Amino acid sequence: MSQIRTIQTESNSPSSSLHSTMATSNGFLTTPTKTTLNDKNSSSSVSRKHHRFHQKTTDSSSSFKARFEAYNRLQAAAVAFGEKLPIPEIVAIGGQSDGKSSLLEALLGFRFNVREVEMGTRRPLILQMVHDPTALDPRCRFQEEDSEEYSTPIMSASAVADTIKSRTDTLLKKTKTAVSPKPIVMRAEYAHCPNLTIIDTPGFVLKAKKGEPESTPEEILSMVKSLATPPHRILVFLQQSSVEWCSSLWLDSIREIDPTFRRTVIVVSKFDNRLREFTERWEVDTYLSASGYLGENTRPFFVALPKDKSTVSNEEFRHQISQVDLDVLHHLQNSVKGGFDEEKYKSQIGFSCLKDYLESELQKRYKEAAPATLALLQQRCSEVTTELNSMDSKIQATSDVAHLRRSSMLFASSICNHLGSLIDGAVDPDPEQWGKTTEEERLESGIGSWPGVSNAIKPPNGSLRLYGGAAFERVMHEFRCATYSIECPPVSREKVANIILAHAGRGGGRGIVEAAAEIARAAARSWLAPMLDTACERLAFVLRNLFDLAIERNHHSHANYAKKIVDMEGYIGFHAALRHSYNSFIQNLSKECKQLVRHHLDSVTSSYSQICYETDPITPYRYRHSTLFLELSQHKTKTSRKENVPNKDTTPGKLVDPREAYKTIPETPSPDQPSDDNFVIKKENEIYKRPSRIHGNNNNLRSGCSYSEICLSASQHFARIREVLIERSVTSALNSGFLTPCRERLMVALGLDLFGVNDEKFMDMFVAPGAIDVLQNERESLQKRQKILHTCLSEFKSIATSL
Ligand SMILES: Nc1nc2c(ncn2[C@@H]2O[C@H](COP(=O)(O)OP(=O)(O)OP(=O)(O)O)[C@@H](O)[C@H]2O)c(=O)[nH]1
Repeated sequence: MSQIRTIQTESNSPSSSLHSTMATSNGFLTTPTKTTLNDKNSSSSVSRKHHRFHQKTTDSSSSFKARFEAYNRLQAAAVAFGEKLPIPEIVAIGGQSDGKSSLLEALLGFRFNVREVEMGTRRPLILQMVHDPTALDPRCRFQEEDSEEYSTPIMSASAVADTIKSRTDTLLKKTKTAVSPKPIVMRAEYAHCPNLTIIDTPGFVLKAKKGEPESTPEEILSMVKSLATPPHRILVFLQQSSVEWCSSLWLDSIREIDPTFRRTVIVVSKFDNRLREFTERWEVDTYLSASGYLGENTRPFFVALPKDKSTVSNEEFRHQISQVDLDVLHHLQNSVKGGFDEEKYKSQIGFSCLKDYLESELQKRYKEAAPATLALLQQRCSEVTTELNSMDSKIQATSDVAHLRRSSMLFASSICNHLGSLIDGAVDPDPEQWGKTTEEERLESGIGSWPGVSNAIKPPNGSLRLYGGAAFERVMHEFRCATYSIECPPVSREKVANIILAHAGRGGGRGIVEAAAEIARAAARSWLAPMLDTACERLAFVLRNLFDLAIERNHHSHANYAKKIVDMEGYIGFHAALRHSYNSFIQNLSKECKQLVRHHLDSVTSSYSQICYETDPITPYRYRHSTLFLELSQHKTKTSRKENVPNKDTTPGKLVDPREAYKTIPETPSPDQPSDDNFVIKKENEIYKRPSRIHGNNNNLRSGCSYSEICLSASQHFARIREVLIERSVTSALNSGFLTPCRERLMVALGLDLFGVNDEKFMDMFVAPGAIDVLQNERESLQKRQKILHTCLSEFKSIATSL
């Protein structure tokens, strides 16, 4: 059984056991900075008792050392690999200027915070002290601000102070605050320091300094509380000796964190400032007992440190520390009448007692924490092993062509299925997040408004976020609205005259009907062709967007249902190739569709086309479709209520009787009427037997073909061409040109692109430059982590056996 346990059985209260442990620790905690103070008093009964134990506990002390080193290594690993392990640590807490930083320096055995102007601690400083007998001069390294790496050692104390100051200044400037919870991490290796991790915190203040935000005191308080809350941390609470416990400003805050002071060590600092007030023994003893303010079992330490701030050597600094300890004791023993109750209080007086206590307390905590640490280590080890195995298979998979072909085909096929579902209508992923309004589609596609249409086209449901098949259908509708919103543009008198006269000149000209038809054809070609192109591009945009959604759906089903779906995560080259192939597929479809619908346009505007002379009524689009394309969005504004609602005024676009439309063209008497009206009319009647939609006008024409009548006729032809084009061919051509191939040809197209290549070319998708190196590096660092964790684990296993 270890010495600590033996002592503990002699004591009832945990706190007094800790103090006894501290007193006994001299025999086995041989930190080189130990003062000779306790050796000098080896005649005391406590020390004699310890001496008897000394032989017996040689083995225990070596196991303490082993435990210490095991934790030390674990701590290094935890810091280096960002492992969150509840390793026992010490947090120094207290009011401003109560001496926290000075205590840290004394523990470290050298002064590192020497500055001309005291700034006060503004960021927590995690000080990892590593006892290294080979480091005769202190080696201080700072952990880089946002990395696990440590800087090269800084040897000079002023450089250490400057680093702390500049890091503090830089961060506070950035955060524009007076304090920051982001710690500075400093690792100090030194032959004269113990193995200890201690966190220095900003001192509590009552009021913000001038120029600092008002909230600074609360910020410091809450930051320190959060640093002190983890139960594996020991709190060292400092309060100056000049302050009475009854008027302590911060004791209640400490009680909030640790109500029974179970893990709190109370330190009365600057004890030298109080000494002169004692003349009688009872005064000292009353003071040292803390007058019961801290409870029966909590007994503070009384510490004084050198106040001389002149630059001295590190050795001299340590000597001064020991000397102050001796002076304090000497004063209490000789300058106070009757001395003081040494049996009761001596073990609490002086820095060296505190230091020994902290070391032994930490040892004790290490020991207590060992089983939990061991369990955690076992868990972390097996986790890291699993990570390493999966990394190994990832690396192996990068060179296994057959495996890669199989999994990438499965992936591509899964993406195609998702694309199909999205086209057929799906609600996953969330349309509100992934869908787009018509306006967003227009803006993001960069295609802009419909060519030749000045009014904004607002299709039903334009404000809803749609994707896939629904968005496709909405664009189709928008396209129809756009085409119906244009009219046959007015044609100049010169143009009309040029056509009619040319026909007349050729002898047996084709008449005004043919002239009007030609004007309408030309107008349809020049106005509808760009709109058809735009429709194809807008539809292609809707389909191109589906790729990300399909990936998301695939990922989602992967995560949600834990199905064996291949994710191909990390294969950036393959993902890029798949996306490129899909985009090219859609691009080609768009190109093909453009050609196809252009062909339809050519056909309806051909001079061989009978369309202009057909009498079959074409059910206007608005009547055929208006009830099918439901308006589902909520209309709030007057304008939106009107958005292409299938009524007489607006739907679709502006479908009006061409004759009415024509009324908008100002009718002026034609000064350029063909001189031989009868010729034209006669010729027309003679040559053209075709039924004409403008027969009703023939009487007018007969009586005189005016410019306005030709325009009217052209406008009728234009409307006819447009309706035939949209209703009979383009709608179905776009549907079958885009959607059918997406359902039926996509997988084959992707397959040919990605897999119909030789192995060497195929593997190009999987050997992105540096990708394997990244995997290898990750593997190496995992291996390192595994090795260190395993070493820690076996160390802790052997420690466990000696507990
Ligand atoms: N007389 C005397 N002065 C001390 C003692 N310990 C520290 N001081 C002085 O008290 C002042 C404040 O000490 P620090 O260690 O900076 O106090 P702190 O708690 O770290 O201060 P903040 O970080 O600002 O909260 C310094 O000028 C020290 O030299 C001591 O034991 N006796």
